[in-house]
Amino acid sequence: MFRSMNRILRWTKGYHRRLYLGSLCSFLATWAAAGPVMLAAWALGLVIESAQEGTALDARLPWLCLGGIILLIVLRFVCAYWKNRLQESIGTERAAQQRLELGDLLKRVSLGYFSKNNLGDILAALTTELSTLELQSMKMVDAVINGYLQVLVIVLCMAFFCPEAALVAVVGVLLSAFALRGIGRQSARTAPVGHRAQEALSGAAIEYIHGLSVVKSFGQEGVSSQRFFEACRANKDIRIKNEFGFVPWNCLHLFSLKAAAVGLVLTAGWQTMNGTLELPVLLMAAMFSFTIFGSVESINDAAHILSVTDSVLDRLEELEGTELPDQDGKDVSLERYDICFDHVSFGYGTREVIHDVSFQLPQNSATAIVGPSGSGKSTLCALLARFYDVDQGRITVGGYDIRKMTCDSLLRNIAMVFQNVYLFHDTIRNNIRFGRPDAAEEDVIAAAKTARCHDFIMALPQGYDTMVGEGGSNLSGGEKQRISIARCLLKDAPIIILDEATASVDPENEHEIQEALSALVRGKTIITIAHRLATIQNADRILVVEDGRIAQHGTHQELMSQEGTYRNFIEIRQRAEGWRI
Ligand SMILES: Nc1ncnc2c1ncn2[C@@H]1O[C@H](COP(=O)(O)OP(=O)(O)OP(=O)(O)O)[C@@H](O)[C@H]1O
Repeated sequence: MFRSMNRILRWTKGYHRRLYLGSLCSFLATWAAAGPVMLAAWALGLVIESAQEGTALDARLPWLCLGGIILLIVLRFVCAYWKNRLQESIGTERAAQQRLELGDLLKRVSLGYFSKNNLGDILAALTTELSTLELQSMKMVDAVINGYLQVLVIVLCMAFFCPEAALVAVVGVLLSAFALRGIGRQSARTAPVGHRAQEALSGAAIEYIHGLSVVKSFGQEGVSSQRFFEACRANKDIRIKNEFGFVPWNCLHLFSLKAAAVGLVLTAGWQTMNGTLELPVLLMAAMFSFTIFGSVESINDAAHILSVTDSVLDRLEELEGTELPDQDGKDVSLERYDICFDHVSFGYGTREVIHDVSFQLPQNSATAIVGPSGSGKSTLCALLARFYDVDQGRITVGGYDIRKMTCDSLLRNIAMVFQNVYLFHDTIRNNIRFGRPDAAEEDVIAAAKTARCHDFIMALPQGYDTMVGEGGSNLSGGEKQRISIARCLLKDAPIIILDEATASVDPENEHEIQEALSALVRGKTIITIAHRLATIQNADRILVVEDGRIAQHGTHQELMSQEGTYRNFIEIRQRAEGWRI
């Protein structure tokens, strides 16, 4: 348990001053809460004693008690207020900071990371798991630090007045510590199982929600929701089983604390009957021990949760330790934008899909990449943007090996238009501004006009302030494409990677998109995964990719004058299956 506490303290590094001051306030607040009862018990003891001895009570006693009680109540509220002010928000502030750090890290990891790791695991780490730390860490720190401090103080006080009672209390505390150790061990065993179940549930929920449209269109609710419902059931079963494992230890812990309090009072009472302890001290000790031992019971929850937070911290450390492809990269300002693939090979996992590919693309040239589905066109573009690193060979831009650059400094020079456009759940203005966050309003509108989306945006009831549904769900495919082109226009990067839409858009939209694209690519180095014959024919050079290799390259005329796959492809393109034009 103390190891877990230590880890939480390391996690909150930078907040320790507030944390310890908060703990001090919490300690004082607990004593101030116990104080009035103690004072009343002390006064009662004096009244009983004076009645037994037949002596008159000091007339100042009731006023003294009343003043003391009011003072303690005020002190309690002041301390509780400052404890909350100083300590409560530390978890929230630290979790928010870590979410930002992890968000930044995820932006920099290679895309292969997301193939290897379940999206549900990452989502759970960023949301529910960090929330556990956010909500519980400070409560746990307070319960453990404050709880043990209170017990220590009461045992020391009792040792002064009545060592036998203190000894009984120590035995009870040791027994409760043994039970806590059991709770900690049980929790360490069950927390990772609980986490895995939670992650599986998050993954299943994401898949279930993403797949709902397919599920509905195929009318297969029963089959496809099975994984989600099974994950829900498994999660419930695991949590119930985990909870049952704690029951004996919880009972032992609570019993030992109660027994310590009762034992302390009985021993002190016995001493009073023997005449070795004064009655007011006995009454004070009785009131006091029940209040303090009662407040220590929450350590029980701490022991449960600390192992859970331990497992969360393991997961977060694992995420933070993720290798970044560009951690040794330099921030480079390129002066030229010619591209060279030099004997590049690459595989997803162990399966090589790009085999010893070499080609050069001069600055400001337009290159069309064509080839059958699955031949490696998108992979070549992903390698250029450093979504993945090559396994062999090298890719240079402006003569600079891209592995020696930071991803940010490389991607500053590249704008990409994908077939499947992703728009954020934000206003249209901010979605366009994503290309250049500091762009002025006039620049946003100018880019929208050039990308042929200004008119349809202005026709929307809230214009540029219209909220886009998640992923762009409330816009048509053509509208989303044009907004993404406006985004790239605003970025004004010297290299453009373009995946031409294969989905049939209506002729008017197609025309608008082509006009927007012509404005985007003017004077740039362009690589297009080309599907339209016009794009292919107008390109300065064509790369024909087949099975992860460059089968042919040249201009349309050169390639048409040769025997080969390209000419066959063009001639039979209407009938050829698997080819994209
Ligand atoms: N993330 C991935 N993990 C594993 N294999 C992948 C991944 N992405 C693509 N592949 C495989 O790599 C090969 C090349 O895929 P790629 O997407 O580059 O082809 P493509 O020519 O762009 O296809 P299309 O025209 O259909 O988009 C394919 O065999 C594909 O199955």
